[in-house]
Formats: sequence, structure tokens, C-alpha cells
Amino acid sequence: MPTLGFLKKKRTKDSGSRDLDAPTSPIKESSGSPTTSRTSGSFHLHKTKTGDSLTNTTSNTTTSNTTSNTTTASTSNANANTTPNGSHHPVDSMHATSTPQQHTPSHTVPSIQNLIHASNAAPPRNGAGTVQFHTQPLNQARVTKGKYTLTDFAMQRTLGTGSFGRVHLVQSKHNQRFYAVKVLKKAQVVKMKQVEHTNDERRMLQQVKHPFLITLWGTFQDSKNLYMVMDFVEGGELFSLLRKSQRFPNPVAKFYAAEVTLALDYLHSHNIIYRDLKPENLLLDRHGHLKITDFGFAKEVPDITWTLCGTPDYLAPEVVASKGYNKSVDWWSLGILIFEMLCGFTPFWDGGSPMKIYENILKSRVKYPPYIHPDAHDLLQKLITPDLTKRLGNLHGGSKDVMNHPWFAEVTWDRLSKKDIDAPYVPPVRAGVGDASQFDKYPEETEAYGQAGDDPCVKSPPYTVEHILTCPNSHGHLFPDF
Ligand SMILES: Nc1ncnc2c1ncn2[C@@H]1O[C@H](COP(=O)(O)OP(=O)(O)OP(=O)(O)O)[C@@H](O)[C@H]1O
Repeated sequence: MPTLGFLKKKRTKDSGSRDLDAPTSPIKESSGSPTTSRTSGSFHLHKTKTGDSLTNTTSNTTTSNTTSNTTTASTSNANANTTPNGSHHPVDSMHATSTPQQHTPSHTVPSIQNLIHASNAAPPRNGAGTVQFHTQPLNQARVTKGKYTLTDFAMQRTLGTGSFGRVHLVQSKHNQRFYAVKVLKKAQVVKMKQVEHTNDERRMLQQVKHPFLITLWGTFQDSKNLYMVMDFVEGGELFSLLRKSQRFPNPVAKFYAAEVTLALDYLHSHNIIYRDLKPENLLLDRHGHLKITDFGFAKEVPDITWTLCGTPDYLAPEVVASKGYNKSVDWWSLGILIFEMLCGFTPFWDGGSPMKIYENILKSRVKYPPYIHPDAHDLLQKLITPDLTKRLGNLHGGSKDVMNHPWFAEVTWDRLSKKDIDAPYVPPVRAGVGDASQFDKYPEETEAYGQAGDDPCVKSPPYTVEHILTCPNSHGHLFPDF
């Protein structure tokens, strides 16, 4: 088992008082945007099996995910507070005085809410068939009036950096709301041969619409940079919560895994492979629900593809072996994600180089710690298998096989897909004020954005070989649609 300093560093790729939940365009009020209406919901059993015990940490109680047969407390509405948008959060009072960073020992799950509810209406078992997003057509590209420009936003601090970009908190000068803008340096994108991926990212994100996927409001560019305007997801990365907690109790891992499963189900039903699942790309909204961000490797693939991309620890063996692959890779990565949430480290991690990780992936031998719940163990074995004819999610039943697995037995999928279930952890953020306290601090960009100048990515004929190869139909524009 990895010990000291396991993956403290993030892994990079290889190669107002109104309804604050309503996504709103930075310039124009959107008409068709869904609002998130939350009511208290039930997700869990009254009594847990081994490993399911979860203590409410209203004090500094350590949350244990070790073996326990404890009957868990039901959430009492008597303690209920009201969130700024009027929805129901039983332990919000706790957040007013205790944030995880301030009070929680690093090896505990901070401020985990009761995840186990006493519910009068027992949730139907295996309600996988009722998920509503599956049948919805892909969006037409989201339309906003006119094109954004840099002058529409006041640029603020950096929220995160990645292999190819930097994400800033920004405030719209039109509606004063906060957004996240991903800035990609064109020169860097070209140098790292990410032109096609970047254009794909924009196209994919503009089409998808799902409660657990980030909303892209629009894009623009100047001579040096590409800009993608997204909703600001205030709660920070699941990565940070996981590293602070070391590992999640079984029900907590299950909650996040279930939301990811719904998102994958949606993407796959539209022939989109995500290809970069990892805790760094899972953000928590202010209620603690997930939003998957970073569609840099997402691709519409009706059958198979060959590109080697992803993050080493999370790559499926068929990707490492340069075989053609399909959606199956996301189910493998879901297995790695669940393993990492339950154990605090990834199964093929190795202190050495990515090459060593790849070797381990190809061998596909996983040591399962004894504290993993038997149902979780079973699911993991069925996801982290190199045999594509056996991998759950890749079989005849598709994603429904995953949703119907016993580990997810108490999940009421239709309610979860409406966010009608309380999240296990509510990030301590002040809504609507651009509170970025949940994000790590980064050195800021020194080069000013929006400088005038020639755009090296727009060429007149005759085109260079690079232009023709990377963007054959672009008529000289490497990023024609930004
Ligand atoms: N909509 C958002 N709201 C808040 N923070 C965000 C948002 N999108 C991204 N971030 C932050 O910025 C970080 C980097 O974003 P992103 O992963 O899209 O960039 P990247 O260059 O593709 O990264 P990587 O190489 O790690 O995959 C994220 O890990 C997250 O912390």
C-alpha cells in the first residue's frame, strides 16, 4: 500500500438571492435553463452492513469506514436549517461554525452529513430503468446573444491549472454573477498537439446537458488564447476532499460513484466517451453534488477509437496496449475511481514512473484491502477486469448492469438524477459571492490576456502542413468555432 505522500500532487494528463441554482448566461438571462429544486430524499438503508457505518461529524468526531455493524442515526428534521435558496439541509448549522479545514483532523471525512436516512417510503430497489436523461436528445449548441469577449468579465484569481490550461474565477460585468473561464494558450495547445482535442472539448461541452456535467455558456478567442465560459462550481475538487479524508466511508464513495455512473450513462447513450475520469475532474457544487469538468479528452465515438490519452493511473489496459477501444474504458476508470475513493490510493500506483504503472495495468493484478465492503469488492472486480467480455458496463445490459449491481442496491436512481437526495458533504461556501475558498491557491498568470496581435493559428492559403493535418476543414483556422 502506498504510504508517504501518495499523490499529494494532482495527476496530469499523459501526452444574488434569486434562485442561485439556476444556471444563467453571463450576458443574457437564459430561458430554458433548468433550476435545481431539492427536497430531502432518501438514499440509504436504515441499517448498514459491514463498512457502511457513518457518524455524523457535528463535533470533531472521526468518521470511520472500518468494519462496523452500527445502526446509523436517521437525519432529524428538527435540526434543519435552510440554505440560502430555501432548500433543506439538516446540518447547515454545523457549517456556520465548523469548516473541514479548520477543525477536522486530516484523516477524517470532514463534516460528512448523515448519509443514512430513515425513510418512510422505502426506495424501490434497482430503479435503474427510470432515469430520465437517457432518452433526451443531445442539445443543440447552447445559444447566447452575441459572442462573449474578455471585456464582459472581470478576471479574478486562478481556480486551477492543468496540462493545457488555467481556469479563472470571473465576474460577469452584466449580471454580476460568478463564472469559471478556462483559458488555453493557443501556442501551447498546438505545441502539445491538442488542437483536435480542444475543438472536440468545445463541441462536446456545448452539446451536453446533464445535472452532473459542467455547463459551458460560450467560448471566444483572441490572438493568443482560447476562452471557455463555464458555471463556477464553488465546492472545490473531490480530489481535495479525498486527500483530506484519506479515504471515504463506503456510503460516501457510493454516493459519488452513483452520480458519476449517471453522468457516464448519459454520455454513453450519446456515444460520447469521457476518457479522463479522476477525482481532480470532479467538482462539488454548493450542495455537495458532483459536476464533471474537463472534457479535453471527451470524444464522440460510435464504435472504436485508438488515441492514447488519459491520466496514467486511470488508463484501461486496452488503451495502454494501443488496441482499439470504446466506452469500456470509462467503466474501467469508474472502477479505479471507486477503488481510490475507498482506499485512498489507486490500484496500480507505483512510486516509479508512469511506465511502471502501465506495466501494472497490463498485469491487472489488484490487491483489495480487507476493509472494502464485499459488494464493493465484487463490483470492482467486475469493472477492473481486462477481459472486455466480462467488464460490467461493456456487456449487453450496458450501464444498467452497473446500476443494478448489489453495491448500488439502495440507490434510487431517478431521485438521485434529480438531485433529490442529500449529499454526504456540503462544502462550506457562501453562495453567490464568488467564494473560492475551497480551491487551492496558484501563482497567477503573468502575461496579460487580450493582447492585440497576429493570430498564428489563422492562416491564409497556402496552408502549412500542420494546419492541413490538424484541422483539414478549417480553412486556415485551427480553432474555427471558438
Ligand atoms: N467550472 C469550474 N468551476 C470551478 N473550478 C473549475 C471549473 N473547471 C475547472 N476548474 C478547476 O480548474 C482545474 C483545471 O481545469 P481542467 O481540468 O479543465 O484543465 P486541464 O488543463 O484540462 O487539466 P488537466 O490537465 O488536469 O486535465 C480543475 O481541476 C478545477 O480545479
